[in-house]
Amino acid sequence: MTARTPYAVPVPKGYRIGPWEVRDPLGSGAFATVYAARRGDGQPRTAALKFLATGTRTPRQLHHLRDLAERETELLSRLRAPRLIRMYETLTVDDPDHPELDGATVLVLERAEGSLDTALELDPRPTAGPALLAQICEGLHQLHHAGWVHGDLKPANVLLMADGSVRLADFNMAAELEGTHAYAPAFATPDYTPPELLWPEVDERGTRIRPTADIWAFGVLAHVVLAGTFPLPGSSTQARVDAAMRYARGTEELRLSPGLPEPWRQIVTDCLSPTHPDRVTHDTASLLRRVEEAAGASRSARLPRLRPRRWRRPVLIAAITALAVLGGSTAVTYALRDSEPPTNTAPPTCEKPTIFEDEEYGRGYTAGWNGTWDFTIKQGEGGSQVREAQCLLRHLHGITEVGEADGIFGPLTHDAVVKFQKRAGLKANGVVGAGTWSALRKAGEV
Ligand SMILES: Nc1ncnc2c1ncn2[C@@H]1O[C@H](COP(=O)(O)OP(=O)(O)OP(=O)(O)O)[C@@H](O)[C@H]1O
Repeated sequence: MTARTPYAVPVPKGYRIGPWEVRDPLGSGAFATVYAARRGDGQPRTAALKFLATGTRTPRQLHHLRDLAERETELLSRLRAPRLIRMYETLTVDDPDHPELDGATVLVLERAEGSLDTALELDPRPTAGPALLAQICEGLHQLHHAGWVHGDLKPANVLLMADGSVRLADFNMAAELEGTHAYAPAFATPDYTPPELLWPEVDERGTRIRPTADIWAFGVLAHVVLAGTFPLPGSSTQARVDAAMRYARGTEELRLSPGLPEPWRQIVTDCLSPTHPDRVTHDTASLLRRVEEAAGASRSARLPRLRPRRWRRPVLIAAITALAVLGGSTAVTYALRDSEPPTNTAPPTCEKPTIFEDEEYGRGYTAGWNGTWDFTIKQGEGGSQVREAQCLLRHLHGITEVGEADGIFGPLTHDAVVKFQKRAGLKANGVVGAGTWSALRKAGEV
């Protein structure tokens, strides 16, 4: 008899798949288990391997699990956006000696330090809630803008990276819009489910969901992050679901926690409008503007890199700390420090990029907005990677034509990138990929 494990897909440590070697589990959901992994071919690169359950029990289960796996791989292979977890490749286990794993789909993902649900259990709770919410909203906007609905937004599906930035993850309930709505297997988590989907109309293609379902979930999540409680009353999920139904019928009022800070009360109230037609005016574009303003526009996406080589390897707390720094508490970074002093204590700014040590790429400049060395960005995109590139162009390389570091990759940024690429002897196509990032970060004495 096999021992029961808390993992949906148990995989032994040291298991090899493609060039990857499985290390410790990072987390598990209902349908998958995610493991740390390193390349077994001597390359230093690390990743997170998400093993999706194979569902060998019944044909119906098999069909359902395949559908979930296809949704996630489809979205991740088609969408690349700064606030969505990045997928490097997919693999299939070919191992008849391990029948429980044979045929499993494995997603090779960029590795996060942890997820928001774990962070929310910390005591004291992270002070960087508003900055987190601004990034989560940015991720949601990137998703909706690309024509997808997440369908399962909740703290466990918000990942925190080592540099403190946020990525949305777990897209097995995601659905691509067909006009005004999409078809999802179900809206997964009752506490984050809008009233209209608690008893939805389901046809042979699944549940009809709209982007406003994610807006509701964002409202719940904002309340949980900022006030520490669910917005609807009840000590059990069922009680809160009943309260949501009464609220939608108009027999119960929404009473937000007094602990919810003032600028957020209206935002949460709007996200929690009881019906889809009430909620539809609050799309992610308008929501993002309001959330960034409430979070403090200049700070919302400001993410100092926390990985100078001589520091103790940060775990989840580092990601939280990075965000706490955004809230103004720079002293807290010292809690992470080894006995040795860090190479650089001054936090980087847009105007004054500083040198940091990246585990994989070595020394390079950062302006504190984003730590990527290879995330491709081009005209039409936005986010913290764009801001990082703009700051480096303007303040490290003196290309003032880039304009303000506003995080929007418009024609000015494009032309500034082309100018930089020509100067650096690179292919001058205006696209910032690995080569351009490296040249942007490796300036002067680095
Ligand atoms: N790229 C990653 N890096 C580090 N940890 C991760 C990563 N992806 C997921 N995890 C961890 O694994 C957990 C489970 O992952 P995920 O939510 O994708 O699984 P799931 O089975 O699809 O979940 P659900 O039950 O919500 O459908 C996450 O909550 C998170 O803690």
